[in-house]
Amino acid sequence: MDYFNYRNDELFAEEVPVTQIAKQYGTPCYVYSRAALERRWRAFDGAFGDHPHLICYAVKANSNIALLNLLARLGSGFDIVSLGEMQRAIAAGGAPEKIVFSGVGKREDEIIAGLKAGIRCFNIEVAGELDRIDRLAGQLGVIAPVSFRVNPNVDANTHPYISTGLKENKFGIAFEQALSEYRRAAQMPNIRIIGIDCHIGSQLTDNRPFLDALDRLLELVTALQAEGIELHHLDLGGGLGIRYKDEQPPEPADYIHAILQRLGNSDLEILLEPGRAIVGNAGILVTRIEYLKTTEHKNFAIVDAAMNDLIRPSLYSAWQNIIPVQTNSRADERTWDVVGPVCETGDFLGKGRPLRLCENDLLAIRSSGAYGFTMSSNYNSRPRAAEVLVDNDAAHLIRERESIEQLWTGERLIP
Ligand SMILES: Cc1ncc(COP(=O)(O)O)c(C=O)c1O
Ligand SMILES: N[C@@H](CCCC[NH3+])C(=O)O
Repeated sequence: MDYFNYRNDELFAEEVPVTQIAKQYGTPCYVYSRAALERRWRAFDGAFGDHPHLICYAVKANSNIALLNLLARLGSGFDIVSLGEMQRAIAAGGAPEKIVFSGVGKREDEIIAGLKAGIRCFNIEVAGELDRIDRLAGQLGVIAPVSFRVNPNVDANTHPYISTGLKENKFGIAFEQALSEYRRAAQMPNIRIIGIDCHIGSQLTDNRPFLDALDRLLELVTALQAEGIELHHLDLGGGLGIRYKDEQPPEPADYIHAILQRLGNSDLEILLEPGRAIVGNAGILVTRIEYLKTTEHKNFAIVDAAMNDLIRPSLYSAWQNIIPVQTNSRADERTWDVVGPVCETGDFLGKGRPLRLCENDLLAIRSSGAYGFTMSSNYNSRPRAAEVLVDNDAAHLIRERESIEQLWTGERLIP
């Protein structure tokens, strides 16, 4: 069996039989490592020692039910942003009392489902949401546990599309409004205030913005205490970055120690909502080269994965490492744009990559475990890729490649 050795990768250290997986399940195909996933989750959980905490993995990063199930078995909580994510987390064995519900646009049916399931907390992001939750909880005869997602107005220093904690962003309750919303909530018959929350952005590579946000939240905690409103938890959201190229984000342990230090002797329970930092480097996207096209101006490696499978390069100009699976190529090195078959000039997975390539070779696009499959689409009527989980020597198919028929079932002709 042809093994692909990832030993140089800090997180994907296992030997993964990529060639065999590609043959068996076809390409493009996402491949994840159970060991890497669990190692990262434990790095977060373990760093808290005996300080009360809950790691609520952000389901949006990768919502495959087998992965959620592995995390649920470790005792993970889940951060969800839709009813679909709630159903996935619960179907995967996630405990409702460990689910926090974020998101700026929660619909009535989503709130009702969350209340009926008995989730841990609604992270409220809009004043109107508080009134809606109070009313719906009253109708159901339950008390809704809530926290406010406060927008602390700190610069996360990340890509503008994934920065969420500035006052011009749509997320959270403005810092200046937070106290009055807490006061309003404290008067409501069907609301129980339990926490405070923020999430300032994604792919942060420095502790500083997190600590600035924490300071602002702690200011509010103190102000609330003075008014007799006691909080049980503080949720600092997700956002810790990973290494795609040469970034050097803090390790979870350093990040958490910095948080605990800043907390001093407060016994507030700390919740975190990491997504990318748990699963990002636990996955690769495997693709096959269909054609090599060399022109006077450019060399294109046309592969069978495309922007519909992995949109990060097209959407954020994100750089992800692309490496050949077989390392014994005799081809000359050239500079390649690695592109997909989709009819968009923006359909690329990497540009200007020096590689030795032959048609039919397999390539691995690294760091694809987060926001890879979950952001994929059927654009150009392309079926979604298969997902495979490697657990020691065994490769388990955890989601079949979509069939062409599945792409149009549900559409109806008008008689
Ligand atoms: C509310 C919330 N929590 C958690 C996350 C997870 O972020 P990340 O994958 O960067 O850890 C996100 C996405 O940015 C989010 O919007
Ligand atoms: N999807 C983004 C991150 C957004 C996080 C969602 N709040 C990415 O791939 O980097």
